[in-house]
Formats: sequence, structure tokens, C-alpha cells
Amino acid sequence: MDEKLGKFISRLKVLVEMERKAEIEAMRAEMKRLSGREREKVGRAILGLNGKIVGEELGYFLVKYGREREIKTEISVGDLVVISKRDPLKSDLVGTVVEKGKRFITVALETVPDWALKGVRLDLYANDITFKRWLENLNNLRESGRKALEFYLGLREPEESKPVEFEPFDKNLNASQRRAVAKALGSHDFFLIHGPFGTGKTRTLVELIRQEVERGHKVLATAESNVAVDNLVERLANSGLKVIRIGHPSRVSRALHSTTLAYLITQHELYGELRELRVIGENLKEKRDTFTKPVPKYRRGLTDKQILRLAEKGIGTRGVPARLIREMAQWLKINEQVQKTFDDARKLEERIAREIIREADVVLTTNASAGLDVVDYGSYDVAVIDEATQATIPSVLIPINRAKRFVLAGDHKQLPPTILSEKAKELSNTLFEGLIERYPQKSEMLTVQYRMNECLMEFPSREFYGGKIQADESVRNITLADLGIRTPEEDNAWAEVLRPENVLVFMDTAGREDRFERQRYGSESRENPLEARLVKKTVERLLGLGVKPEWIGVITPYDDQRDLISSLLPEGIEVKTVDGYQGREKEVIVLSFVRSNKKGEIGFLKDLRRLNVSLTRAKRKLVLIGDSSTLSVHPTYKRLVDFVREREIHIYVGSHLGV
Ligand SMILES: Nc1ncnc2c1ncn2[C@@H]1O[C@H](COP(=O)(O)OP(=O)(O)OP(=O)(O)O)[C@@H](O)[C@H]1O
Repeated sequence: MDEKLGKFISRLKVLVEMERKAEIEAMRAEMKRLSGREREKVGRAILGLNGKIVGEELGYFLVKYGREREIKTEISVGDLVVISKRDPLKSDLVGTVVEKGKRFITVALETVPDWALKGVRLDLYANDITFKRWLENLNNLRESGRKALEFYLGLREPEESKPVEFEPFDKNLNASQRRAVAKALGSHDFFLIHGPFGTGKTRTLVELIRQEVERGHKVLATAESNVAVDNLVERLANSGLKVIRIGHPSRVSRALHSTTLAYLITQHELYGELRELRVIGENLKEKRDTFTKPVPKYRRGLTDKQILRLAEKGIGTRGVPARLIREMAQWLKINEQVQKTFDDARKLEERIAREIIREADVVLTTNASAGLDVVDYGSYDVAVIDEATQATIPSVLIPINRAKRFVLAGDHKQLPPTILSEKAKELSNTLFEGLIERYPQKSEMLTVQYRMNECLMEFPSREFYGGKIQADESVRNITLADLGIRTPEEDNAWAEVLRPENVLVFMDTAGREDRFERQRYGSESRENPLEARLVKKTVERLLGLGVKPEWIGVITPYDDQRDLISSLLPEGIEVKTVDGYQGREKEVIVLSFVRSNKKGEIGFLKDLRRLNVSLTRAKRKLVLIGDSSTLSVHPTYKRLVDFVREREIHIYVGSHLGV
């Protein structure tokens, strides 16, 4: 292997390890900061659980924890959890979630102390399984994975992507979408589909997948999140293709359960046989358990073999009576049958799974789960990867490693994957970005957006996409008026802010004495009370005009400002940081920039990808709230303020708005 490549892979492994540690650290810090109740509220703890041992598997005890009250949590199958009486930081009882239901959650534990079964809480520790799969894949890179990195590092020149003519299934594809598919089909190594906000990346990928299958190819299609995978599955469902979703059913959207491997196995002609084996196994287990299990206290150091031999002779030893020896020997004999039966069941299940995967046209799963052994039952001509700019290199390498060539879709002008560790920040550099910068000719940008009013698109298009994006006819002039919202009757500054035709509005706090940001004691984050009050007023006024709560989204870059705004708004209005809105849209967005200070510091607003995402979520109306005097220290923000001032509605808050 090339030395540079070897070094790079080692470096990736170090970074992954650092990030894994940082994630665990962050969890511990949160456990310190938040009470159990607060942690339960944000979905990372479950309180008041009682447990029962329900089985044993591969040396682990399965403990089913339950309670009366419904369990709502982000803790999912595969996650590591800490079990504790009260303080998770003082417990080292860690297990893996293997199943989750409405009122229960099952955890695999190596040991089960008595205290762990009554009145405990369960805390998310870290999603360790993801890191394990990244590392495992890096340690087992095949030719495809290595080649991808060689392209990335500039150690290998890619071939030209020559467009292939094709008859689209989707007659409505626009010209740039067709070009992207044509070139992806004509790529022997890789291709990049650059899809800015609302330009139909997923729709383009669906066409590409169908065309690949049409050409007799088998496709492995993945995305970073389960939601995006489900989205692809849903859109492929009616295409007549054999589509298989791999993933734990608890993480797959309910409507799509019939596409999961787990479900398809139950539909296979050999399933009856499989079920029968399992029933036999269970019955044998029951029979086995009527005999005495040879636990250390009874067997007194005797091996299985010795017990069986002694039983044959009908004698006891070391104070173990012959009757007990016979009992234990029975247990051992039946246990062997139990093991064999379950082993046969496993083999049969594998055979069925292999058959199903072999016959599939498209196998879909998340990047991380593409590392599962079942995925390897198939051999793939192409990996098609959505959300590629939200996935780290170790993550996208998993599907890439398992296919002959790959197509990535994403937008490097939006937010990269979140990396917690300061030292491992370079993990947020994506393969997509590295490749598109080195080989722009291996990409195609989608240029028609189907999301927003043209006024909202213009600035981001010019600033981040060379002015190349156009609004489709169907959205070019959309406003809240189409949804029945009327112009307010008053004639003042608020009317200007609210008027549906005024699609882009900047409420400028410059000049107000009380405009400045604040920092809470002990917090790195920021909040801005004046802006928070303006958000509240704006939202209330919008609701008053008949705008539905679910049409409105509030975005702010800072956690503390998000919390402050949430505390002021009625329930049902979504308030999130920028990261929480990636890939999503709302009819109206109210955006609070927060930063306002005499030093002209704008902190991480400088990451323009954050600005881009913030500006491109609204379909019909966008209200910006900020201090132009602080923001304008940065040329892009200055251009934004100037753009709104010249072309759209710019209002100095002053005393006009009564806030
Ligand atoms: N050629 C087209 N003609 C009509 N509508 C289209 C076309 N392409 C995409 N759309 C519509 O645009 C919207 C966004 O498409 P899609 O979900 O595929 O985009 P995306 O790029 O994956 O989304 P995002 O940009 O939010 O990540 C969808 O409602 C889709 O139906």
C-alpha cells in the first residue's frame, strides 16, 4: 500500500478514537449538568424502570426493563446505556440496547447485580456501535475503499465521466437532473451530484437507481440518517423494483416495514421450517430447565465431560451425589440439542437472507449499517449515497467499500457532519467536498429549486452557488397570500413586517441601547433578549393573522437563545438551532442572529454554511432579526444587509415596533 495512503488511514483511526472519547465525555458532562428528569425530557434517560431477566444470548443476560408510563426517548437499538440507581456517573454497569417497545426496553448485560432489577434509571452513554463499524471498516478496506481514498488524496487520476443517453422513467426531470443521471451512468469510478437546497437530489437519485437496475446492475443505496433512507425506500416502493430495507425494525418507519429484511424473511417459503426449529428449541429449553443446571456451586470444578462420564457410571464424587450428577448430565445433553437446534435455525435464517438479498435489485440501509454482514451477501455494482456531505469519511467508506463504483449526492455549501472533539475537527472534512474541489469535472450541479419564492433564493444563489440557481415556475411567486393569509389592516411598521407580499424582511436592532448579546454564567453560548422578544412578537402577530403554528419555524445559531425563545413561545412552534433544520423546510422562518456587541465579533456565524442553511429553509416568508452594525463586519453579512435594504424590506426596530 502507498505510504501516504497508509498514513492517512491510520490518521483517520486516531481521529475516530478521539471523537468517540469526546462523545462519551460530552455525555458525562451532560449527566452532571442536567437532572434525571431534564435528561429524560431531552430523550437521553429513562427513569423509574423495573427489570426482569428474560434470556441469555452469547454470554449476555437479556434484561427487559419496563414501566407503566410510555417510554419516549431517542435511545435506540444498538446504543450503549448505563444502568444506575440514581447517579449514572457512579455506575459502571454498561449494556447494549437490543430491543425497544412502547413500555419496555431490553438491554444485554454481562452481569446483572440484584440492585439493577428494581427502581433504576437508564442513561444513554454513547452510540458506540457506529464508531466500531467505522473502525472495523477502516481495518478491512478492500480495493474499492482504498481507491476512493487514493482519488481523495490525489494519488490516482479518475476517468472522464461521459454522459450516457437514457430514456427517463421520470418524465418531469429537468435538464440539470438529466445531465447528472447521464454522467453518473457513464462513470466507471465515481460521480458527484451537487444538489443545493430543494433542487431534487433525492428525486434524481431515484431515477439513477432505476436506470442502473434497468442496465442489470445491483445497487447498494445508503444515507447517513434513517429518515433519509426511509425517504428513498418510500420513493422507490412503487417503481416495481425489488427493494430491501436493512435495519432494525424499531428504527424503520412503520409504513415501510414490509420492505425490511426481517419482514421478508417471514414471507419466505422456508420460514415455516425456521419457525418450527425455533419452537423446538424453545421446548427443548423448557425441558432442559426441569433439570439442575451445572452451575459452579453444584459442579464443584467438574468439567462437562467428567459429569457425563460419571453419570454413565451412575456414581457421585467430591461430595456431589450421583442423583445430582445425573440431573446435571441430563441438563448438559439437552442443552447440546438446544444449541444445535438454534444453530440450525441461524443457518437456515442466513440461507433465507442470502437468497433474498441475492435476488434484490436495490439494498437500502444507513452508511453505518452497510457494515453488517448481511449486506455482504450481495455483490454490488454501484453504491449510491445520499446526504454525503453530512457523513464523515469513515462513514461513507463503508458502502463505498462494498461496491465497484460510487455516486455521492450532497451539498458542501451546507453544514458538514458535526464533530464534538476540537482535536478531531478534520473529521468534518467530507469525501464529497475533497473530491469536488479536486475534480470539478466529475460533478454536476442541480440548478432548479422547487422550494421557495425567488426573492428568498436570490441572495444565497449568488453568494454560494455562483448565481446559477433558478426558481421553478411552481414556486417562483409563492407567498403566504396563497395560503389565505391577508395583509394586516393597521398601517405601521408591523404591517410592513407581516404583509404576505413582503417575502424577505430584515428587522434591524442597530442603534438600540438594549440590543446587545449576553452570556449566561458558565455558558459558552449566547443569548439576546431583545431579539428573543422580537421573535415572540413576530410569531404572535403571524399566528394572529391565521398562520398555523406548524407552518412557522424559528432558527437561531445559539443553544441558549433557542432555550430563551422556546421559553417565551407557545407550545407547537418549532424552535431549533441551525443544525436541527438541515434538510428541512417551513412556510415561514424567523431567524435570530443573536450576535450584537461593540467589538464586532460574530463568532461561529462566520461559518457561511450555517448562514446558507438558515437562509434556505423558508418557502414563503423569511424574517431576519439582527444587528446590522455588528453583522456588517463580515463582508458576506454586509452584502446580505445591503441586499435586503436595496431590494426588499429593511426596518430599523428603533421604537417603531413597540418592543
Ligand atoms: N424535476 C422536478 N419537477 C417537479 N418537481 C420536482 C422536480 N425535482 C424535484 N422536485 C420536487 O422538489 C422537492 C424536493 O425534491 P427532493 O426531495 O428530491 O429534493 P432534495 O434535494 O432531496 O431535498 P433537499 O434539497 O431538501 O435535500 C420535492 O417536492 C420534489 O418533488
